[in-house]
Amino acid sequence: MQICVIPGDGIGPEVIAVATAALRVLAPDLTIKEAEAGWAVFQRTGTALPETTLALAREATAILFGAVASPSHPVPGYRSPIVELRRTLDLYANIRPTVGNEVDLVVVRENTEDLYIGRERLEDDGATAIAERVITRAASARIVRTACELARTRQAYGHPGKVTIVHKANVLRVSDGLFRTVALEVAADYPELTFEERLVDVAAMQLAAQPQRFDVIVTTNMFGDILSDIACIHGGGLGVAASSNLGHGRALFEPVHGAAPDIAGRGIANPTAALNCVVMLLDWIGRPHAAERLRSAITAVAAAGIRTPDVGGQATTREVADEILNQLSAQM
Ligand SMILES: NC(=O)c1ccc[n+]([C@@H]2O[C@H](COP(=O)([O-])OP(=O)(O)OC[C@H]3O[C@@H](n4cnc5c(N)ncnc54)[C@H](O)[C@@H]3O)[C@@H](O)[C@H]2O)c1
Ligand SMILES: O=C(O)CC[C@H](C(=O)O)[C@@H](O)C(=O)O
Repeated sequence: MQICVIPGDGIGPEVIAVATAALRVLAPDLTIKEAEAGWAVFQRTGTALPETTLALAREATAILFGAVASPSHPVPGYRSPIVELRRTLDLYANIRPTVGNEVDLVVVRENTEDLYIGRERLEDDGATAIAERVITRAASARIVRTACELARTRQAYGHPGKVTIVHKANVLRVSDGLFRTVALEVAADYPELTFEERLVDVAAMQLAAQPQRFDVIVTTNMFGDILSDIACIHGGGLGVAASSNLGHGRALFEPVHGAAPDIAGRGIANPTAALNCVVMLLDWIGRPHAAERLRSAITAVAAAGIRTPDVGGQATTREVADEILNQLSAQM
C-alpha cells in the first residue's frame, strides 16, 4: 500500500511532519511517498501541481495533504492544487465532521463544481468581473446520495438520521433551484430519514448558535467551504478539524485549515487536525485498531494539557508531537 504525502506551504509541512511520524509508527508497512504542491513549488517551477505529484497521487491508495498558500490576487498559471486534485481525481465528496460538547455533525460538501470551476473573466476593460457558477444534476444527486448514506449509517449508531439540505434557491433560483429539486428527489428514496431545508444564511446562524440541532448537512461547494469553518468552532477550531475527500475508491485527507501564514515558522501550529486526518486515513484503509490507538493518544495528550496556543495551551508543535509518539510507544 502506497500513501502519497503532500505537505504544501506554510504550516502544512510543520503539521504533516508530525502526522507522517505517527503514521510510520502505526503502519510501518506502508510506503510513504512525498510530493510537492503549492505556492513555493509554483514560484520555483511555474506549476503549483507538478505532473510527478499528480502521478504519485493517482497511483497511491490514499493521499495525505497539508495546506497550500494560494494568493488572493490573480497570478497567471496558478491554480489551487487542492481544488485541482479534487476535480482531477473526481474526489466529489468532502466529508467534514465536527464532534464537541453535545455536538456531533457532519458537513457534506460538493467538491467538483459551483464557483470552484474557476471560470472567471474581466469585461468592460476590467470594470466588470464575471464568475460562472455551474451546478449539475449528476453532481448534486451523487453528493446528496452520499449524505443520505452517511446519515443512514450514523442512524445505526444512534444519531437522529436527519439531513439538512442547505441552499440559496430563493435568490439563485436556477442554479440552487436545480440542487434543491434534485436533493428532494433523492430524499424520496430514503423514507427512514428526516429531511429539512435551510437557506444558507439561516443555516450559518443556526450552526453558530445551535449546532446540536444538526446531524448531516449537505450543500454545494462554496457554501460547504464556509459552513465547515463555522462548524469546526464547536470541535476545538481549525487546529483540530480534519476532512476527507472521497470518490471512486480514492481518498484524500486534509486538515480544514490552510497554510496559516500568521504563525508559520513559529513552531506553534496545532498538529491535531493533521493527526485526525491520519485517524481518518487509517480507518479508510481498513486499520481500525491503529486508528483507535491514535485517537486515544490524541485524547490523552489534550487531556494532559499539552496543547498549542490556539486551543488554550502553551505547548509547541514539537512538544505535542513528542507526547503523541510517547503515548503511542507506551501503548505497545
Ligand atoms: N486546503 C488548503 O490548502 C487551504 C485551506 C484554507 C486556506 N488555504 C490557504 O491558506 C492561506 C491562509 O488562509 P487563511 O489565513 O484564511 O486560513 P488558515 O486556515 O490558514 O488560518 C486561519 C486562522 O487559523 C489559524 N490556524 C489555522 N490552522 C491552525 C493550526 N493548525 N494551529 C493553530 N492555528 C491555526 C491561523 O493561524 C489563522 O489565524 C491562504 O493562502 C489560503 O488560500 C489553503
Ligand atoms: O486556498 C486554496 O487553495 C483552497 C482553499 C480551500 C477551499 O476549498 O477553498 C479551503 O478553504 C478548504 O476549505 O479546503
